[in-house]
Amino acid sequence: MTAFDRIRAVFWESGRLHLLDQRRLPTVEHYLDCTRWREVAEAIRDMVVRGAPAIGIAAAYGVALAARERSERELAAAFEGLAATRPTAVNLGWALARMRRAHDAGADAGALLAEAQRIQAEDVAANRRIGALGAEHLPAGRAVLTHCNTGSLATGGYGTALGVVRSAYAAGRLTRVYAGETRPWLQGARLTAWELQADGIPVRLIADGAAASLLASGEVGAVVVGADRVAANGDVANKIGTYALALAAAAHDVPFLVAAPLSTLDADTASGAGIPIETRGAEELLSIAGQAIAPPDIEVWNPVFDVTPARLVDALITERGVVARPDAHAIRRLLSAPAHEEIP
Ligand SMILES: CSC[C@@H](O)[C@@H](O)C(=O)COP(=O)(O)O
Repeated sequence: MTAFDRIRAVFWESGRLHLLDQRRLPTVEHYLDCTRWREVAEAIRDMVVRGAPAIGIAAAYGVALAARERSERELAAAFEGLAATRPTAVNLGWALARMRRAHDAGADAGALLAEAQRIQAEDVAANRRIGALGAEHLPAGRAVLTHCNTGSLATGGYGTALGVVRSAYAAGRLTRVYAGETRPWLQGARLTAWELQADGIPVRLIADGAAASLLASGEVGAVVVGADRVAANGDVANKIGTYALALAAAAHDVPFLVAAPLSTLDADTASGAGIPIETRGAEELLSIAGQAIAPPDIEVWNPVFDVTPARLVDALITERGVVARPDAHAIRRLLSAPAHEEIP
């Protein structure tokens, strides 16, 4: 059994939402059970569940939990409270808008639960397609560098950038994966290294500061990352440090690829300048696992996402096709294509 089959970050069972507590990985595999939407909102805010698609899916289940309370006022509070948990990943607003449309069309608690389950199943299917399409775009017989965690833990299952990695490795196209540790929350070290190791995919962990030297070495054939929001002009918001990787990749002629489902595309935000960038607490920089690593009273700036300009993106891999050098025209075309049509 692969890790993809085994890892379930978000799932519904016996009338409860189960969330794998990602704050405790890789040392402890512990699930939080949610029966109220407020618990789900807290779990998203506190990073029990994280990763753009997984946040959207968890929020959709949160709405389904709220609907069980049979109070329109509570449901309205749930829509508002869940939307306010984290600002950058557009999948959150996308999933909530879909749940609202279902509710407005008359869905009861059971039908809203079914809608949340559909959102999750569709995300897994999109990831599988992204993986298959993206694998063909990786130069064969080389390593890839990735950032943050974009795997089963960050999605409905399988993964976006890690979906590409999984598919490419299965097809024999990949020598190994370099995972940047992803300071300060260490998604690369704690989550990506764990997921890939569990799948038997060769993975080497690097400090974020080692990335430029690695790209200069010539071993890496492509950088593959996910996204929290792709603006209408192709600018990409993703985990802090992504922009630096894109700059270093361009300097060394290494293709920089972004893998994301259509639910991550935001036609309503013209460019990266309009994407809200979350900043988190100083404690994330001041300590690791409870151990102080800086003077406690030092001033801190902790933006947890950055924006990579579209001109640095060599390809955007979606379930509807792979777009080279994405721009406003290409994004419009992707979003307006009929669902079944694939962009060549
Ligand atoms: C498929 S996940 C894509 C992104 O959400 C991922 O790269 C990322 O930046 C996650 O950030 P996080 O702060 O861990 O939620």
